[in-house]
Amino acid sequence: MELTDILYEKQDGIAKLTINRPDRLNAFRAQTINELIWALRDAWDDNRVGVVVLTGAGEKAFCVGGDQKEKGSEGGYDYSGGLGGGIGLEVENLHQTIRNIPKPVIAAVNGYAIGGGHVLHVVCDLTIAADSAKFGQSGPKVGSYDAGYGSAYLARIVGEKKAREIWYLCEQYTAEECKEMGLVNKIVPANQLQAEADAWAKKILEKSPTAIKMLKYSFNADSASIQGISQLSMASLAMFYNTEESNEGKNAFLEKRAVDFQQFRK
Ligand SMILES: CC(C)(COP(=O)(O)OP(=O)(O)OC[C@H]1O[C@@H](n2cnc3c(N)ncnc32)[C@H](O)[C@@H]1OP(=O)(O)O)[C@@H](O)C(=O)NCCC(=O)NCCSC(=O)CCC(=O)c1ccccc1C(=O)O
Repeated sequence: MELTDILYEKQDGIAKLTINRPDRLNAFRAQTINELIWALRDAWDDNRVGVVVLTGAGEKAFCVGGDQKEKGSEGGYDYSGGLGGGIGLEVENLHQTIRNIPKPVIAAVNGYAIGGGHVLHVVCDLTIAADSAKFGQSGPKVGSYDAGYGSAYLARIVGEKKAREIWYLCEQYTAEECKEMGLVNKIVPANQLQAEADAWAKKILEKSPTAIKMLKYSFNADSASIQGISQLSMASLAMFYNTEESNEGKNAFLEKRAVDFQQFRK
């Protein structure tokens, strides 16, 4: 596959996927998601690979979710294929691939992890963050949501009350705050992030691959029912994206103006 939106390299048992759209703060579009799924499947298929590291290009962002500039006039992302579940993005498939690949996926969060970009690190097995990283959900500000892994699995990690706060208020949290919530495993200075992710990967590579695989499957089993919630969430999102309410959120962001959701509270 010709890669335009991500960088993909494999070295010493580590597959590194870098979302490479820094001019859009590594926001993803349909092509980005498809490339991530392709690279994960390649890493899955390659028996020399034992660990995957997911990160973002540049110093500012890990990923800030769906590319709002790629949304069409009818709300959904600018891709009409059926695999995207109606929203135009195979996000649900991406989440499931991160969970199903029988090798740990480490998120190396180098900056903003916002919206769908935040959900990406949430579904990864481990998160290592730069001390400068910022985390948060933003869907309700821009007429969107991820009510699958983004809410239900997040709540398992940080607890119901905190997960509700994160989604209802859409504020940003520091790496330190996220570590206290159990959402981040380790914080390092930004210039040591990739080396630290590699060091964690190397420690995992010293372990029994079968034991690691079975443990990942076991951890997954307990939250597997969230896949069904995720399907419902994405299917409902496809319908929501076609509403004036959702479009108001997207348009306000793109026009850099205050959003007016009050008109929809009738
Ligand atoms: C990330 C910010 C907080 C950064 O703020 P700041 O440092 O002030 O920089 P800005 O000047 O705002 O941004 C710089 C530059 O980048 C552009 N940009 C930023 N975010 C996006 C984006 N998501 N898409 C496209 N472009 C983006 C911005 O316009 C600027 O460019 P200019 O040319 O200078 O104008 C802040 O930028 C921010 O809040 N961004 C929006 C983040 C966002 O709302 N993301 C989508 C959230 S949707 C969601 O959370 C739930 C849905 C979900 O998870 C999901 C599920 C299934 C499919 C898709 C999604 C999804 O994520 O959409």
